[in-house]
Amino acid sequence: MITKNAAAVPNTSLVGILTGSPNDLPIVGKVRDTLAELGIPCEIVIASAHRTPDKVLAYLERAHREGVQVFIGCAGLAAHLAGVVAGHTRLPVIGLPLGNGPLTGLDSLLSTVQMPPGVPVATVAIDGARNAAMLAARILALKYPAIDKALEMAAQQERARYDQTADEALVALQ
Ligand SMILES: Nc1c(C(=O)O)ncn1[C@@H]1O[C@H](COP(=O)(O)O)[C@@H](O)[C@H]1O
Repeated sequence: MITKNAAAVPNTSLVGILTGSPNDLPIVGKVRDTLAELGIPCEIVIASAHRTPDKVLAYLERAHREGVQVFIGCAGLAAHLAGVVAGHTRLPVIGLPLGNGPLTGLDSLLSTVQMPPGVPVATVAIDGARNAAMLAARILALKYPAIDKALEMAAQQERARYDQTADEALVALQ
């Protein structure tokens, strides 16, 4: 239920999505699509902790100033981007390891998830774009009832889709 004093979802970006390369966009675009589905404003910034560290820091400075509340760091190969972001903020950081390299993401999974104590990165599955967005939404839903409602509706739709697919599979078997 949305109460009178509930925080309204602002128009400005609540989620800052950083990704290490334009080549990551086919997967990273799905994070944005899921957030859009849930009515969550976000922005994508292409910046690399390895190649353009200054750009990462400049973006973080702006994002803090402009009210971003959750970061999602996406990268393949030696994926240090989410970890570097986590080292420069106290906001929640979600890591999305990408599977586009020759090791199909095991390298990026381990380098994203194995953070030293005190600097957490909540890491989702390799190429788990939808869950990265869903996790950001769950964090924001603690503050914004409209996002909580959108998550509830999305869960209902997903269940209905699942049931329908299951029914169709059983009919096709007969
Ligand atoms: N892992 C990182 C970082 C970083 O961690 O800062 N910056 C770029 N990359 C990754 O390198 C891969 C290859 O990049 P290119 O395709 O541009 O050569 C990409 O998946 C990118 O996320």
